[in-house]
Amino acid sequence: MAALAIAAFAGASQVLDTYSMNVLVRSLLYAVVALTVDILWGYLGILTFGQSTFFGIGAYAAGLVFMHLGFSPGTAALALVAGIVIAVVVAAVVAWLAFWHGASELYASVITLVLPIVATQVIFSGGTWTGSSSGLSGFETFDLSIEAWFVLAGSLLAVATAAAWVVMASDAGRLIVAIRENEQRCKYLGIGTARLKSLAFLVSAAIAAIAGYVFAGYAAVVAPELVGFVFGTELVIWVALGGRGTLLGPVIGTVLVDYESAQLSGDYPFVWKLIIGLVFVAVIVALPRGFLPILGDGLKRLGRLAGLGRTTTARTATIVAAARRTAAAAADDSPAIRIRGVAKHFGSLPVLRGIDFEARAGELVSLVGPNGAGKTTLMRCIADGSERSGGTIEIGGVSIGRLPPERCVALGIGRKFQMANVFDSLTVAECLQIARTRIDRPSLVRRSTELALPGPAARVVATTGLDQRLATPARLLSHGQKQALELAMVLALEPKVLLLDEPTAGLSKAERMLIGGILTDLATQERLCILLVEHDLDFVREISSRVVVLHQGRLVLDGTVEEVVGSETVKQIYAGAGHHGAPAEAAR
Ligand SMILES: Nc1ncnc2c1ncn2[C@@H]1O[C@H](COP(=O)(O)OP(=O)(O)OP(=O)(O)O)[C@@H](O)[C@H]1O
Repeated sequence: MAALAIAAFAGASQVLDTYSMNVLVRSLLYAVVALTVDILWGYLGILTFGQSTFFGIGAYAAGLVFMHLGFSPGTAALALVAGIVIAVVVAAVVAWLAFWHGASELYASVITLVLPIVATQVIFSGGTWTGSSSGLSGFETFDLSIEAWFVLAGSLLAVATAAAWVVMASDAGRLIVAIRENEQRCKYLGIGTARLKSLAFLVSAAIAAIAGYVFAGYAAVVAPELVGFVFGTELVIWVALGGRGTLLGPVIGTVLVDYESAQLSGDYPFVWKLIIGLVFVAVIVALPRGFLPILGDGLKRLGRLAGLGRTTTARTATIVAAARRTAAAAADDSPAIRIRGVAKHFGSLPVLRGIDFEARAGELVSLVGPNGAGKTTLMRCIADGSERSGGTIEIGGVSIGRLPPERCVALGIGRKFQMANVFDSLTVAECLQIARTRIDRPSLVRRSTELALPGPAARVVATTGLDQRLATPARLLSHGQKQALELAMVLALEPKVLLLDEPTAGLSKAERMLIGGILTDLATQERLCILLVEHDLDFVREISSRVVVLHQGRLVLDGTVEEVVGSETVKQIYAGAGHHGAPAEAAR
């Protein structure tokens, strides 16, 4: 398709007039930058206003080098490399600020909004060297005909769009959608989302810089507007108009709007901005998803009316057994998890104090206690090294230190959340494939049709009937099936220590029994160490090998089910808390 598009551009260059081609070269290069905005915003959820700056960096690299060092094949190569390197370095700084552990989604938008303002000021303060507010012009550049520039710009756009298309249709594209939809779940599946978002940001910056370099070579003029915040915002508007998250929409939207703007500014010099503004407002109000999705829906409807409905079956993956990995230190009898003096406080409020306990492979330890005892907080401290205020936690003898969740997963922790936490828009098979990302590296160019699952995950999928629903979007599953899917996703990580926060909440009796059977098998047969927060004490009694009782942030009892159920302390705690379903009641 890219080759066809390039051939079409070559054909068009023979029939279009010079004026149209002049305008279209600029529009096509702007569309390349809009494509990068679409990937960052439409696919990854990073609303960026700063792509203009990377375009401007590429353009100014060419302008400055050609102006001050003259034009030659050597300086042309130098300018291209310099533009890309500077854009990538600036993007790396922005990405570090925007995506570091703990940064909110708003950071990226605010920082990319500030970036063009800072870049414009830098150009203004460059004096005659940067041309200040007038920019640089009159430098020698490539001696190409307008037809050649048109085909070059069109080819760049065709290649960039095709590459984006291939990536978005690959395993990596599915991962990008998962990060946008549920970044927290991705992190707890061991996926370094900040690193991946930074990588996408750097690649987008480099592509924008290349487009800027070609623009400067063609126009032989660079101006501060190219790096500015107005252009950065226009790119976002063009993407919204075309239909973000559609690749072709933003490309077509940018070319149409920029080309039409050029026409209107010639025909109606005093009111053209008003006309464009009104069209923007009308489209955003009437078509919030942009042009292309509406056009696509209309074409599908027409196709159905004409009896051309497609009868393709949804592509689904086949489950295969994951290659067995040699279990490190399998013979070692050291605790799977060791917790020493763990404390957590929120401001001056202590929530956990001096928690000490250990659990070994094959144990199923239930954490019980009244509401607010600190059970979920303890789970959080185990799964994220930055959560606790004091103490140490070791997994398989290795301290988690201050590691973020994705690095804790690499040490062998798998966490299932209280509310089923899956990727609603992805199918069951895709959710499980995302869960395997850390182990089975996703391809950048193809979509895998195999779903490699380790034995425990495959058994959960089979016993809960999820294997019959692999092509079903997760949002259409029942509550119980979602819980089972999340459990299978966590097991797909091949963890050593499994953290489960109320896995039976909201499940029917039959579903509870099913999950209970699965968990005991996982502990006894697969030798997993399972820590379970649970309120249903009948369930706890049936499946646990040990029970740990938390009360007001302290560990008050650690013993067998019988010891805990018969304990006076526990009866008093629950009687005091007025907790429904206390061990005392359960013991009766
Ligand atoms: N982000 C927070 N800021 C302030 N206090 C918090 C925060 N998160 C939890 N807490 C407090 O910490 C205490 C322990 O909460 P936690 O959720 O760990 O209890 P729990 O034992 O899991 O309770 P439940 O059984 O109701 O889930 C509670 O008093 C809660 O209000």
